[in-house]
Amino acid sequence: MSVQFDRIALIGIGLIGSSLAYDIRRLGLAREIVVATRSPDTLKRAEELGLGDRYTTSSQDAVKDADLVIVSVPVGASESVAKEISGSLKPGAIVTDVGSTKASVIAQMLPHMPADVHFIPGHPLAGTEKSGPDAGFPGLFEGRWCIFTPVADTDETALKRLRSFWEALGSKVDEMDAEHHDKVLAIVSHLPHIIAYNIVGTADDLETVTESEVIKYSASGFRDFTRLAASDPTMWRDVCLHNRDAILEMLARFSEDLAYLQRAIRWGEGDKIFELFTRTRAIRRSIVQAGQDVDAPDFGRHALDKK
Ligand SMILES: NC(=O)C1=CN([C@@H]2O[C@H](COP(=O)(O)OP(=O)(O)OC[C@H]3O[C@@H](n4cnc5c(N)ncnc54)[C@H](O)[C@@H]3O)[C@@H](O)[C@H]2O)C=CC1
Ligand SMILES: O=C(O)C(=O)Cc1ccc(O)cc1
Repeated sequence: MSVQFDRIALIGIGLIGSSLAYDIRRLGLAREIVVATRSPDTLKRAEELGLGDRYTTSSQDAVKDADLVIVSVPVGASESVAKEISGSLKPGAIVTDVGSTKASVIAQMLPHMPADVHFIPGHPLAGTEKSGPDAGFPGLFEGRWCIFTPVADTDETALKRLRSFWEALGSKVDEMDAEHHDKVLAIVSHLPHIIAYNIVGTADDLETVTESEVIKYSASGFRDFTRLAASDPTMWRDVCLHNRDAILEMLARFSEDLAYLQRAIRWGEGDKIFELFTRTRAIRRSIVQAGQDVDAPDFGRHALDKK
């Protein structure tokens, strides 16, 4: 793989930033990697892990002369980062992000982007419940989708360059508008996390079930929920607050469907219960038949493939 960018600035060096750093280095995609993050402790850890070539707590310094800037911070921090870097960006630079919500990130960042830089919002559908620079690993993006949600009049050459970058990481790239992205992700990613946080919270609140029993007898279904519910609280608080409308819409539909199931259970309507469970089982079977690895954290593909 040849060098695609002279200097790449990584703003935020948690799970996603550090995974990008490993792959950029491994694949030789940049001549120089500059790592920036707010917290000196995190920066020190990134340096110990050897994630970059230069390290700074100043995003402004990091983006100077960078051809590609990748912002990997909780979505609620997007505006403050955009404000910080806007005066120091190199003309012609590509600025992208990896945030799990897109309309809000665009609203926060676009107004601060100078006219001579190419701002292309993005979202890799790849991750885990872990966070921080120690959580990253090479190959995270291999075989995963990365969704771009370009704004009006995006330069085609810049778009192609960013697409080649993600393809070099092994990702498949798709494009859609930000509102559509936020709706799809609300159902395939945000709602499952909210449900997981909620069910684990409910189990924790149960007075009749001691904590040790929850741990001792937890079946694999409950354990799957605890993995999601162990995800980073800052990141997921921000997702909830910054994809509010789509999440509330999906939660309303979910609650209606849950009430239907609750009623069927109350009235012993086995046929209704059976019909629902048969329909949902077929969905998983069709994912498996399509050759997709359903056990990997790869929640997005099915819904997106149907688009
Ligand atoms: N965790 C996951 O599985 C995935 C996360 N994302 C998105 O990627 C972004 C980053 O997530 P992770 O890497 O998982 O989070 P993380 O918590 O592991 O890392 C976040 C990083 O941002 C830094 N940071 C926070 N506020 C900052 C600020 N104002 N200025 C500079 N640095 C700041 C933190 O010090 C840390 O280095 C989020 O927007 C998230 O929605 C996207 C796909 C998957
Ligand atoms: O760990 C999991 O199962 C995930 O769902 C990871 C994840 C979290 C947030 C994203 O925006 C994309 C991927």
